[in-house]
Amino acid sequence: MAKLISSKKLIKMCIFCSQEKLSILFQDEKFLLIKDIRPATEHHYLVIPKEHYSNIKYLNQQQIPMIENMKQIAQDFLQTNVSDFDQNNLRLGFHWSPFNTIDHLHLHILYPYRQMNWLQNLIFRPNSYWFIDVERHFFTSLCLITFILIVLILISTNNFNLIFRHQFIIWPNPGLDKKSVNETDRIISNESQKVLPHCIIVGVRKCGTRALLEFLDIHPQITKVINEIHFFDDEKHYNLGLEWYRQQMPAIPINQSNIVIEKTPAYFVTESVPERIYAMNASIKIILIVREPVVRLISDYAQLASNRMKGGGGQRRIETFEESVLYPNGKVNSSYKGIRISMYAVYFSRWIKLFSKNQIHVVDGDQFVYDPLPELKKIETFLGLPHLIGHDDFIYNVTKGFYCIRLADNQEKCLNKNKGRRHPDINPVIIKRLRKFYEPYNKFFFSLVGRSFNWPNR
Ligand SMILES: Nc1ncnc2c1ncn2[C@@H]1O[C@H](COP(=O)(O)OS(=O)(=O)O)[C@@H](OP(=O)(O)O)[C@H]1O
Repeated sequence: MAKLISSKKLIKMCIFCSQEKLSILFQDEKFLLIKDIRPATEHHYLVIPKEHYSNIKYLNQQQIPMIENMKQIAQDFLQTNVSDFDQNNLRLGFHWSPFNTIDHLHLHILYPYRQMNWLQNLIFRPNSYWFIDVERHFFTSLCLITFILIVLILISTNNFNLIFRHQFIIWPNPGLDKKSVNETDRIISNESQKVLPHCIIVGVRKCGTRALLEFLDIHPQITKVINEIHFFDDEKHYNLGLEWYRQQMPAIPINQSNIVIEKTPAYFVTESVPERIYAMNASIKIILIVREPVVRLISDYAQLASNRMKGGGGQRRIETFEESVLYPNGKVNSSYKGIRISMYAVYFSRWIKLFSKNQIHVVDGDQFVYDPLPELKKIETFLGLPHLIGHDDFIYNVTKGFYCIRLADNQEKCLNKNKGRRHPDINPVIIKRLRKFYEPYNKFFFSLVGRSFNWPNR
């Protein structure tokens, strides 16, 4: 007779439960994140719940929020640790029992999946017959039964086990196969739903939009949209319709009044966007974060230069800051995009034509770097939320020169390497010229916002 092993003993034998010999890259109260011991691509990690769940096959509707949490941890980890993270190169999935090597639930993170060879691609192949779209179908029992039947048939076929040792359930990348969605998909389980955002951080690029979103997400009643969706500024996305946009939103609990916040800094400067957002929801809340225009400009330049260097820069030499922002005659080049984006008044006037001033909250991005809490408290008030973000939620990282989020066990979560880049040293004469150039635009902006900022004129 086969020897019966008690479930307690099984858990003791489970290396994910014991956590021995695991080199943990991230953990919170409920989950661990480790590197896969046989990486299929550069970033191949596993998100593992600390509580023992044998595998995805045995989960039910109650575990949807847990799966959503695991997905979010994966996204957050990559956002934080991979510079220029590209959502479209991410694949997430689970082994389907009996093809799992360790019988403790673990979500595979594969990034960039386009780096995988043909065999790995075959093993982790999405949209194959073993594909299950978790968000829309996985938890319907009908689909489960169908899937189990398919798996059973496949097991009985030759060499299946050898070729497909890993069976995957893949989440689709945003933007794919989501053209038409029924209203019935709004409620994705008894407990969670996807809704259009209540608030959008519209910009300004390089003024701290990511840090602002991450810090706001600390609030238990705020849910961030992890990626920049570029719905209103990108025709390709906009043509997919509002239902597509809603599908890009995170699932939130049905019975709680969570505020969903999206951020896409390109919205601020794209002409068609204010009208489009207004058409979606005329009473939506808008957040804008601004920094001293020259600081923003330098940050913008540093990013462009770094991207060009990474891309090899082609045959062309990368223009210096001075060459980019000034004409050879020394005049400010106001057709340079970086220069234009810092002319906040030009763009802001489009927004206030449609939205009332009490719908738009402007954050002082320089103050926010220096001390984020007071700016966050103002936003809590603006959103009508209780003040639940506090000093203890942050740790100042001296090396980075920025505040980071304090996690459980006093660990910190800072933004990734592409935030807080070294800025080039700029000739003070050029800085002075630029500040003078921006002076009238700043004054105009202050008059539109109804407050001034501590930005030097020279
Ligand atoms: N806490 C914290 N950690 C790291 N970085 C912080 C933080 N608060 C503000 N900032 C500033 O945010 C700048 C990047 O702005 P964005 O996130 O808006 O950039 S982007 O437009 O999304 O690319 C980034 O600009 P650079 O310093 O030029 O990289 C930072 O100055």
